[in-house]
Amino acid sequence: MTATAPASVTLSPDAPGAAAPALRAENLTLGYTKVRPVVHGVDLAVRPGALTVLVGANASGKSTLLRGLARLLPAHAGRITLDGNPIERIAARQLARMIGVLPQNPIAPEGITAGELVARGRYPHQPIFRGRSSDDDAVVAASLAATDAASLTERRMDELSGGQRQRVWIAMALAQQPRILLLDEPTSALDVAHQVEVLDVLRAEVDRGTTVVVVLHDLTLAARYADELVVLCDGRIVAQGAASEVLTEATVRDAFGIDARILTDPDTGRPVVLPRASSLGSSAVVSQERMQ
Ligand SMILES: Nc1ncnc2c1ncn2[C@@H]1O[C@H](COP(=O)(O)OP(=O)(O)OP(=O)(O)O)[C@@H](O)[C@H]1O
Repeated sequence: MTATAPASVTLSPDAPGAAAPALRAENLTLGYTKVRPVVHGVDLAVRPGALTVLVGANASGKSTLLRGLARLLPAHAGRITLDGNPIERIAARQLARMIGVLPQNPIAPEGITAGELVARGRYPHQPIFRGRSSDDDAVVAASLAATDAASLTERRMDELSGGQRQRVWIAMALAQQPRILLLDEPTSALDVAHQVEVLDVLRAEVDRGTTVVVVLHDLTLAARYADELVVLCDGRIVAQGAASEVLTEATVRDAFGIDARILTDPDTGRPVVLPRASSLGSSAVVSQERMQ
């Protein structure tokens, strides 16, 4: 990727209701130093208007790939495009209306309240020198309600529990109303009821036409919600497709170093992963840890 951005490009309409733009990674190599790439030559055409779940063992490169897709990390090689346009050529403000990203461990400004934080999600939609409109306030309130965080509006972020904080951050991402939402382990701190609630909210976003890419560790929840499941191992995509095709015992063993029984949920037909015995010691997972 070139360091300096040439003239910015104009994309298709980014109003809610417009088709989500096509996000694509081609031969993408990413890393934090030039000498040790973390993501190696990945090709990924994110399905517009679908829910894609990225899974993989610790350090397999999920967050790095997500950061690359969000333009938070420059590519060492290859490229990322939105509707065919190189992502680095898109103006920052327009990109913020197109792509919303929730990193794994976001840091809130000191003393900020939950309501103030979620309102920041509206910045890309606000004309310069104009404050919040009543529409913005309505979106903020609806986003907080969607993640069961309305009662936290006046509370300071640094006084909330980990799960409460996470729900507020998800509300902020929703309030941004991007066409593509990238979320890194948004349910990691949530109790099971809130995990399902948040994933239902993401499903509803997809039903409205938003493209969602989410990193999850719970393979059964991933299988239940994914339209497309992508398995990463050592910075490469090793399986991709419908959960019922991708989540085989062999894939789970190779990618996660675990012997698991794969059952089928009789209600949904989706796979249910029952971990049995860890086979760490000879697995790909250990080879990753040795690379640290
Ligand atoms: N800021 C950074 N600087 C240097 N190396 C990093 C940085 N962030 C991640 N890495 C390294 O990149 C590799 C992939 O990390 P990444 O966070 O993408 O994995 P992950 O699949 O998201 O893992 P997890 O499931 O543990 O969150 C790891 O070896 C990690 O140590």
